[in-house]
Amino acid sequence: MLAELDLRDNPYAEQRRKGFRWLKFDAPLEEAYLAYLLQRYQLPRRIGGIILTLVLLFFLAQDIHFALTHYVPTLSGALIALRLICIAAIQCCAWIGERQTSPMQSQRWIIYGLLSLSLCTLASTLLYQPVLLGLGIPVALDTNFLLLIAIFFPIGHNYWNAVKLALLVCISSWLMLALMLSPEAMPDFWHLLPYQVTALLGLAGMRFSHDHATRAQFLTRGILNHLAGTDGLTGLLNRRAFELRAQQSLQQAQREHKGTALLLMDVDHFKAYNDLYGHPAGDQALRQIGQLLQQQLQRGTDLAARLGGEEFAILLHDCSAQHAQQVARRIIHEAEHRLAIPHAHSNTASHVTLSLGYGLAEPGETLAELYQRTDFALYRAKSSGRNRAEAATPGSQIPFPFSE
Ligand SMILES: Nc1nc2c(ncn2[C@@H]2O[C@H](COP(=O)(O)OP(=O)(O)OP(=O)(O)O)[C@@H](O)[C@H]2O)c(=O)[nH]1
Repeated sequence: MLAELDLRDNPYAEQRRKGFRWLKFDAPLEEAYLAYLLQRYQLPRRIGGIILTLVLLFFLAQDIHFALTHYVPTLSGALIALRLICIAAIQCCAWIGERQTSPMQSQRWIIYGLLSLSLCTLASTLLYQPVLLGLGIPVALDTNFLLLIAIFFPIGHNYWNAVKLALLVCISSWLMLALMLSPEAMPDFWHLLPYQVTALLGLAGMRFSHDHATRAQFLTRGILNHLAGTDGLTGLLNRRAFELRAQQSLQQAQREHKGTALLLMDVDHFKAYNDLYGHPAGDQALRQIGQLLQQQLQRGTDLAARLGGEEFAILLHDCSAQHAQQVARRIIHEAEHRLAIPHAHSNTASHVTLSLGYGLAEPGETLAELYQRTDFALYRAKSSGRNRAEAATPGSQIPFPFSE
């Protein structure tokens, strides 16, 4: 169903077409996916963090109880210190991670938090091992299971980082135990190892299928959002998406003291064109004009939209008055001479032409105010003969209902 719709220039559709067998998207989309994960799993991540802290506090209480009953000066002090360091490190990483603006950085702090948890757990397992052996308890590897669950828990970090960390934790703990265990304890160790490997593979597999499903869902959402904001005929933004994005772009430009230009265009004598050549030919002409406008965008932040019927708009970010004028004149020229769509019933020219109004935002001006001024310029272009571009002058407005 989605494949039948127009999905030109849609990175989500392109990625879906290419696939993501190794759970990796192309660079800009991967970053957007991480940001989505971090936002979507914010609540589970916080709950996971609280549970983890409670578990560590429980272990801390156990260590204090152990210290009170079988006080071993070096061991008890070291264990309690390790628990405290681990709780502090996790809280610290969570605090810094939450404050990062980039999803890549935020994700890094999740990994640092899990790494400190892994190191402290590994160190405490090693410290406990001689005591447990002394008490006749065989090799204890159960904390590794808990660690693996924490690492693979979907807390918004990249799958492959989770796999690397899990392998690092498992292999280093196995190696250390294999080196420090006495020969009598080795059979127990070999007996427990397959359980660990099975847990590692099982959790990695589950997380893989979860991540795969989340990625597929992310792409579908992206495609649907794109379609909701796209004009079906031309592939440009529709009015709603344009208003939303133009608003954000204007505010950003004003914060950065950069210029923003709005260009409004209307096809001349389009009713006569439809009447003469038919509606499908009219649609084709609108598509060609849409392409022409799209080609005028030089930066990723520039926007082109079909506002409705035969009305189009362009928003140029970080733009000077001179550049806006150049683009406006080029559009008028290219519409008539490059597209050169014959229009035998036009009173203006032998080909389809456009009328255009353009305006540069003034300091503190809202999008609605800029739109009104520019629309007045377009009105002047129409009333003074069509097939021309008129610049909006400051303060020139006609009453026009335009919602912000
Ligand atoms: N083919 C086609 N025509 C459309 C579409 N949307 C609106 N129109 C037509 O665009 C025409 C607009 O006509 P008018 O608003 O009278 O404007 P005009 O004939 O271009 O006259 P001026 O703007 O004054 O030059 C109408 O005939 C609409 O039917 C569309 O999606 N496809």
